[in-house]
Amino acid sequence: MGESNTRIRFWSGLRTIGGTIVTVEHGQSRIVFDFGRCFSPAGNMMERGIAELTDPVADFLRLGLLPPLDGLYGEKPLLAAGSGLRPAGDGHLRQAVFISHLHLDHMALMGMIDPSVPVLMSEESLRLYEALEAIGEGVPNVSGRTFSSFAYDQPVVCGEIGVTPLRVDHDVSGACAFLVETPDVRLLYTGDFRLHGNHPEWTLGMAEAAKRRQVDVLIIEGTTLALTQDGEDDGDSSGGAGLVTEASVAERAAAAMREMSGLAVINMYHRHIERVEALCEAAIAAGRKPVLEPDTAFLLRLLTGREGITVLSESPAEGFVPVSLADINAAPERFALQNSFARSLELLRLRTEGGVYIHSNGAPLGAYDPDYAALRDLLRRIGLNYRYIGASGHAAPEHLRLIGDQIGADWFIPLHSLHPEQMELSSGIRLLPEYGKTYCFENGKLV
Ligand SMILES: O=c1ccn([C@@H]2O[C@H](COP(=O)(O)O)[C@@H](O)[C@H]2O)c(=O)[nH]1
Repeated sequence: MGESNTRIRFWSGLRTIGGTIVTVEHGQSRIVFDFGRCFSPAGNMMERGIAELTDPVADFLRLGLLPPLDGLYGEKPLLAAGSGLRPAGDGHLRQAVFISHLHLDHMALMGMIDPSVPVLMSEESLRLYEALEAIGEGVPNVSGRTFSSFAYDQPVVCGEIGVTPLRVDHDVSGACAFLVETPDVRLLYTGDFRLHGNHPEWTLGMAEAAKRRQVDVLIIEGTTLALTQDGEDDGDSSGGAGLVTEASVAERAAAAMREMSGLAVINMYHRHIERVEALCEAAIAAGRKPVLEPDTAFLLRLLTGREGITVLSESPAEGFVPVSLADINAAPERFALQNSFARSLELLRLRTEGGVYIHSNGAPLGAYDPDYAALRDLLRRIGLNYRYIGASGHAAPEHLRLIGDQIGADWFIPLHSLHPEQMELSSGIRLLPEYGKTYCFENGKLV
C-alpha cells in the first residue's frame, strides 16, 4: 500500500464462468468489484452438502474460497483462520466493494465482508436484494450489515478512485458496468452484458460512454467464447439458426404451450423478473392459467405491482389466487405451472404424461451441472417432453467483439470465461493475467 501508481489484481474468475473478484488500488484507496462465488460442483468442499459452518469467513478463507485481502474481513474470523491478514476497520484504507448485478457468481460472498466496509449496488439491484431477503434468498452472514446503492451514470468517489456505474442489459434487472478512474488509469469493467436482450441500447450506451472517456484498459466478460448454448443438444429448432433473442422466448414458449395437449411446466430463474412476467403472458396467450410458486409470486407482485397472481397453494394465500394440485389434475391442459428444480418432486403428484417441460434458464442451467442429468431422468419417467426455450444473458462472440472494438482500449483483459484466450479484438493488446499478481499502471501505461 501507499505506492503512487495504480495496481490491479485479479483474485478469482479469470478462467471460470463467474466468481469474478478484482481489486484496483491507488495510494490508500481501494475498490473491489464483484464478490461472487464460482459454481464448481466437483471442485470444492462447500458444494458437497456437508454440515453447516460455524465460522464461514474463517472456513472459506482456509479453503481458499475468499481472496486473501488485507482490510476486508473481521478480526475474529481472521484469528479463527490463523490468518496474518490485517483486519477491516483499522482505518488504513478508503475502500468500497461494488457489485455489478445480483447473480450468485457476482455477489454470493458479499456477506463475508466485514460490515464496516461499504458494499454498493444499483438502486434496482438493492430493491431486488431486499425482496430476495424477504423470501430467504439473501446472502448468508449479513448480521450488522447494510448494503448501499448508487445511481447509474453518477460517479461514486472512493478516496482517489472514481467509479461511474453504467447500465447494461443482462438477464437480471439492475446490471451495470463500472468505469473506474484513478490518477493513473481509466478502466472499464463490463460486468455481464448482452446485445440480444430487450434493452440493447443500455449496453451500446455503456460502450459509447467508455469510448468517449478513452479507457486505457477494458476488462470484459467472455462467457460465450467456445461455449455451446444451453440446451443446444435438445434442438429448439423454432428459434432458427441465428441468435436467440430474449424477445423470442415468450413467443416460442406460447407456441410450445399451444402445441402440447397436457400440462405445461416452466422452469425459470425468478430473479429475472422480466422473463417471469413475459412467460406468464405467454401462458395466457396460449389459453392457460400461469401458476407460480409462492416465492416467485411474491417477487413478481412486489417488483412489478402485478395483481391477481395465481399461486400453487393448498390453502388460501393472502393477496393471491390459490390453485391446488387437485385443481391442476382436474384439467392439466388449462395450466402452465412454474416448477423450480428444488421442487421437482412435486411433479410426481401431477398428471404430467404428454405435457411439456419448458426449460427457460432455470437451474440446472446445463449438462455441466450434475443436477441436469437427474432432472432429465425424472422428466423421462413422468412423460414430460423437454423443450429448452431460453435466451442467454451473455453477449454472443460477435457481439463481444463489436463492443470491445467500439471501446477500443489499449489493453483488453477477458475473464468470466472458460477460454479467455479466444477473445480477439481488432486493436489493443490482450492481457491474460495471473491470480494475485500486481499489474501496475502509470500515466495510462502498464509498467
Ligand atoms: O461450467 C459452466 C458454467 C456456466 N455455463 C453457462 O454459462 C452461463 C452462466 O451464466 P451466469 O449469468 O454467469 O450465471 C450459463 O449460460 C451457463 O449455462 C456453462 O455452460 N458451463
